[in-house]
Amino acid sequence: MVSAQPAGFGHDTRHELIRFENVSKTFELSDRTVRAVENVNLSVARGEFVVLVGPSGCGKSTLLNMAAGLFHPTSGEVYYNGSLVDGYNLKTGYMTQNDHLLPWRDVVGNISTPLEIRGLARGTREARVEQLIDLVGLQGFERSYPSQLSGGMRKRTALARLLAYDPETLLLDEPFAALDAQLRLNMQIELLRISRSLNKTILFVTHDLDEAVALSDRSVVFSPRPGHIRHIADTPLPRDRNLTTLRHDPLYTRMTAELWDLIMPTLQETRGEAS
Ligand SMILES: Nc1ncnc2c1ncn2[C@@H]1O[C@H](COP(=O)(O)OP(=O)(O)OP(=O)(O)O)[C@@H](O)[C@H]1O
Repeated sequence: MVSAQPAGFGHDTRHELIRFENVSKTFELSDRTVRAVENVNLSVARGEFVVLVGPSGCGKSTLLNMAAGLFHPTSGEVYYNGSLVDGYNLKTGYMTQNDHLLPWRDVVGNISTPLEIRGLARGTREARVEQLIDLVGLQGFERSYPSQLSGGMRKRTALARLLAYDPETLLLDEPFAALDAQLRLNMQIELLRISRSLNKTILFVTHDLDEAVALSDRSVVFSPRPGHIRHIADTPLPRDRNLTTLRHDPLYTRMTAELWDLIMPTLQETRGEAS
């Protein structure tokens, strides 16, 4: 049974790393005002994998942008490790659906870009890039250019480049949405393995409820815009989980179905809004 909790910080906040406190965000456009999110209270623990789901336009990316310090709340506050986020949050790394690889640089060149920007010595850089290539399983493709890579390999390269910054927290906005089912599963397996081995904290946006259940410790379900938290659901699966056999696990199928039941009304409301 999904333990669906009402809006609130959602869990024990002792190991809290990120805190959204009464966060609302409004965009003033020339012809209208868009209320993106409203009164969001959410606490994310260090090392936790939290997935944000909800109808299109409910403000999920806006929340990631606020955690990264790229946008600031119109009211309320975002805290990171106890400090107010009021500039770029350099403890976070952001990856979107578009991998933004540099087409003129090969895999090594792309992954080493952040290390060059940081001014690391060549030897240190090369050793670090080699480690990252091993970590994401790109051995043998070091000298390939983005146009010569499969979609999955491009994602691996982008993930390795993100990890080169060594961010404490990964903000991942539908990173695997463009991949076919098999590649997506492979990337999910890699991401879980990497996030556990490096103890990363992850805020992950997806529209795919199977993906939400497979990856998350908790899933946060948002209402239609202005997005506010409808439910926070704990994933009743062990953290050490086998994604290839998960589909046969009754806990997984039940949680996916229950998440559907939580999100269906929000999709109907969005359809109502559109008609
Ligand atoms: N920089 C911006 N300027 C103006 N409006 C914005 C900006 N960023 C987001 N919005 C608006 O805020 C609302 C929430 O957008 P956001 O991208 O956060 O939603 P989302 O839940 O991530 O959507 P999707 O699932 O479709 O990616 C939308 O109406 C969007 O048009």
